[in-house]
Amino acid sequence: MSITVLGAGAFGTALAVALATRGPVTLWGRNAGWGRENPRLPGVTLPDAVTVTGDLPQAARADTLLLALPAQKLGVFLADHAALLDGKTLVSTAKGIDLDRLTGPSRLIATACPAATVAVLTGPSFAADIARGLPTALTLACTDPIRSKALQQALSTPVLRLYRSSDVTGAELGGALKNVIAIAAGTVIGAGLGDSARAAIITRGFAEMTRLSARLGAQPETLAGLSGLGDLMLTCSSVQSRNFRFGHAIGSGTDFDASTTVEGAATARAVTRLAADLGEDLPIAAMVASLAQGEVSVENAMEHLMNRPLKEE
Ligand SMILES: NC(=O)C1=CN([C@@H]2O[C@H](COP(=O)(O)OP(=O)(O)OC[C@H]3O[C@@H](n4cnc5c(N)ncnc54)[C@H](OP(=O)(O)O)[C@@H]3O)[C@@H](O)[C@H]2O)C=CC1
Ligand SMILES: O=C(CO)COP(=O)(O)O
Repeated sequence: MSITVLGAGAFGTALAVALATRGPVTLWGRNAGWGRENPRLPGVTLPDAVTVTGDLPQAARADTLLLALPAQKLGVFLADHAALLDGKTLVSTAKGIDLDRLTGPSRLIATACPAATVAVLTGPSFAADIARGLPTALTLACTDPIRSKALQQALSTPVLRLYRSSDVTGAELGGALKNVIAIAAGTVIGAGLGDSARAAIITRGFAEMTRLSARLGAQPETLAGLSGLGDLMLTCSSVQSRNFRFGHAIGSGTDFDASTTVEGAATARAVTRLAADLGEDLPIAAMVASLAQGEVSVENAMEHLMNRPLKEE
């Protein structure tokens, strides 16, 4: 299997470094002139087995392409390059829901590239940890069982352990929705509301994740796995998370670099629209959408959450 990573951000670079322990990997970036250390993943020198290129037609010759682009950028990228990508095995690592099309990466890919085999690679994993070779477990979701096994073998390393799933919808929704809840958790901690409040947000957030995912066709057990609960725990508890830090900045009223990739902000808005279409009540996601757009103060948002009608758990 020949492998190219498309998207030379922090995660694409980390995956290339990890997979280079198994053999040659191509890493494509639209800006690829930074040498052997990517400023998006500082402190990591690329091994010789990684070839960095800005030549997309050449990079896309591999049979397996890992798409490591932010969710809100994926749709346009696929539309622009569908002819190069169709027919390949396309593995998405994006953790978000497209705000314009209200769909996850797998359907974006299948729509743009109908002859492609679609897979999703997701789960609890910070780019810096993967690049350092720290032990990590991920979910590889694909509906084609033969391709799924082949991908699992090809993308696993002694420190990167992949579990297979056929529930692509559940796997990608877990990764997208946990980012929304991580913003809420960061907000609570940034506002000084305490660890008990964070535990409440995580738990009630997980209830929102499972409710919406079930309505969209996911299996509940997928949400309880690495791609859902596992990634929720990681992202809500670590300052390594950009989503958590974004929420923390909202909660503490401090500045945040607007160029940082924060998938949960747009995804919260997408979720709110999806929930309205489905008649689902997702108060934490709605709060995050409002907070991220500066439509409500942290104090009012929390007061609103706490004063909702009392109900069964
Ligand atoms: N970082 C992490 O720890 C993890 C990230 N992920 C997920 O991976 C995805 C990518 O995140 P990450 O790598 O961290 O993000 P980064 O912000 O580090 O990088 C994003 C990359 O996407 C590139 N890009 C943006 N738009 C386009 C486009 N239209 N065409 C080509 N390239 C484009 C950027 O290029 P340029 O540099 O030129 O701007 C940049 O290299 C996200 O969905 C994220 O949730 C998943 C697991 C862990
Ligand atoms: O998805 C991630 C960890 O699994 C990375 O989270 P952030 O995008 O919040 O940094």
